[in-house]
Amino acid sequence: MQASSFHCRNASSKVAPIRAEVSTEAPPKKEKHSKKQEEGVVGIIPDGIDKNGKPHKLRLYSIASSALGDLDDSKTVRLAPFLCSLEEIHSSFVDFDASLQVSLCVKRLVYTNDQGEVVKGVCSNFLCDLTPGAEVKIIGPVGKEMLMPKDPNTTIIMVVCACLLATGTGIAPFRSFLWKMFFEKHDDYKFNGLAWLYLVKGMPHEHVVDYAVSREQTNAQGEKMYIQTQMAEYARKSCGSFSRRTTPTYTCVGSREWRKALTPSWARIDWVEYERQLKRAEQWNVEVY
Ligand SMILES: Cc1cc2nc3c(=O)[nH]c(=O)nc-3n(C[C@H](O)[C@H](O)[C@H](O)COP(=O)(O)OP(=O)(O)OC[C@H]3O[C@@H](n4cnc5c(N)ncnc54)[C@H](O)[C@@H]3O)c2cc1C
Repeated sequence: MQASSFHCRNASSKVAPIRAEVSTEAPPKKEKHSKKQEEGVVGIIPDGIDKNGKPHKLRLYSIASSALGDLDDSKTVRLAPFLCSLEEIHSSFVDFDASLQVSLCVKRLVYTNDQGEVVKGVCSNFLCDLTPGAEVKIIGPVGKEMLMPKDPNTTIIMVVCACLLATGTGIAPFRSFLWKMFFEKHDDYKFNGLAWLYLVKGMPHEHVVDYAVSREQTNAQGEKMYIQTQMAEYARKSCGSFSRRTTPTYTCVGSREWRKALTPSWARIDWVEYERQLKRAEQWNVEVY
C-alpha cells in the first residue's frame, strides 16, 4: 500500500490535513457488488478488529464527485454538500493528496437486532464519525464513472431506487451529475436540457421541481407512494419529452427486482423496442445491484 497524505472534511468542518493509506489494488472479490461494476467506487477499511479478532473487511462506497471536482480544480473524484440536507445521510469530502480528492455520500447504518440490541454498522459509523486529522485506509478508486449524456440539450431522467437511497449508494453518482449540470462552469458545456430526478428529497435548488420519497409519501388515493406511482403520475410530463427533438437519457440505480417492476408501469409506448433504441444510442444506463 502506498501512503499518502489527505484531507477530510464534512459540511460543518474545515479542511484539515490527515493521513491515509491509499492503494490502487482492486477491491477483494469477497465484497458483494455488481458484476458489471461500472460505477466508480472506493473501498474503505475501517479501523479496529471484528469479533474474530481480524481486521475489518473493506466496504465499498460510490464516488459522488464530478470530474472537475468540488474544488473546481479537476482533481476531484467526488460528492456534494447539498446531500447533507438529506436526513441521516452524511456527506464527507476526502482529499487524498494534492492530486486527488473524493467525496462520498454515506448513510449511517443503525438498526435494532432480534435481541433488541441497537447495532451500529462498522464502516458507515466509522466514516460518519471521522474528524479532520483521522487516518483512513482507502483502496481505489476503481470502476468507471457513470457517464453523463454527451448532449447538453437532452432530457435526462435519473432514478434512484428507494432501497439504495437508504444506503446512500444510489444518490452518489447523480450528485455528481447535478453538480456538473447546475453548479459548475465549463467553457465547452452548458446544460440546457431537462433533468428529472426521481425519489430524492430536499434538494435545495431551483432546478428541482418536485421529489418523491418512496413509501414515506402517499399517493392521491392515500396509499403508500412507490416510485413507480410517482413516475406514473408524472408520466405524461416525462413522456412528453419523448416527442422532443432529443431522446431522453435514462440513468437509473436500483435493484434487479425494482428494475423489472418499474419499466412498463408508466410508459404507454412499445417499451421493449424503445429501450432497444435507447441502448443503441447509448442513452440507457442502468446499474443494478
Ligand atoms: C458498489 C457499492 C457501492 C456502495 N456505495 C455506498 C454509498 O455510496 N454510500 C453508502 O452509505 N453505502 C454504500 N454501499 C454500502 C456500503 O458498502 C456498506 O455496506 C454500508 O455502509 C454498511 O456498512 P457498515 O460497515 O456500516 O455495516 P456492517 O457493519 O457491515 O453491517 C451491515 C450488516 O448489518 C446487517 N443489517 C443491516 N441492516 C439491518 C437490519 N435492519 N436488520 C438486521 N440486520 C441488519 C446486515 O447483515 C448487513 O450485512 C455500497 C455498497 C456497494 C456494494
